Amino acid sequence: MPIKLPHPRILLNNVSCMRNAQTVLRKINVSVHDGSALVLTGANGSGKTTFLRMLAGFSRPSAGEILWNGHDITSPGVFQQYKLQLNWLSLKDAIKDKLTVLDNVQWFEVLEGKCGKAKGALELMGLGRLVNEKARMLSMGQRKRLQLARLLAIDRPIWLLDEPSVALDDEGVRLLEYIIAEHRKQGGIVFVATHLPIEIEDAMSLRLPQRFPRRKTMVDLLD
Ligand SMILES: Nc1ncnc2c1ncn2[C@@H]1O[C@H](COP(=O)(O)OP(=O)(O)OP(=O)(O)O)[C@@H](O)[C@H]1O
Repeated sequence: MPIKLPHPRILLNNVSCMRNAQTVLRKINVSVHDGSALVLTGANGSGKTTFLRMLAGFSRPSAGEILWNGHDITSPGVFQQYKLQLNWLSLKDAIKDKLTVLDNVQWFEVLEGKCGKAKGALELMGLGRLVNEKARMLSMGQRKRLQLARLLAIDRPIWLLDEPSVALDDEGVRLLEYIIAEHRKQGGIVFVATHLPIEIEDAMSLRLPQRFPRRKTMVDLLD
């Protein structure tokens, strides 16, 4: 008897996406199961952030469909439930400088109707000694660690990570790799757009094609 594979948690079925009246993503097909990771790479402007925005529901596919548990995420009833599965990390960190480091995580927990994980998450990310400092005191890498602590505290199953390792030192990158691996062990799904190498075991990878031939730069002209 043939083995019946489970339906993917998320399925991108021939998906295209336009931005500014131009097709940025063209006919993408991806099946994502619980515990999987997809790493998106490609040149500047190739569409990595657009891909994540589309998964987050900020941009709609111009063709094809994105299915979650077999349902189109753009249907209003489905989207309300689907968006509660998502945890988004981007270069805009939404950190409130006047609040303490701890409050910056607990505030998100409160919005989520959760509590109790903020301190442990900050400790894991190496910010334990800074919990009572104002967030404006943090360096760039420490701000990124705070964002990652939020992911852990809020604890939603689907992570959409846009350049998560930017500004992290080597130890920070190892921690990032560790929390991604742990999240996947619990059945979580991780999408990562990155220019920097991140070690993610058995990850699927999608390299988006460059959209335009590279223009001549000043260096070419001097040559
Ligand atoms: N706010 C916007 N409005 C309209 N078009 C946009 C906007 N942001 C980006 N685009 C277009 O979408 C294309 C893809 O951009 P996107 O940010 O997805 O690329 P990326 O692969 O994430 O790039 P990078 O490596 O620079 O972060 C860009 O070429 C740009 O023309």
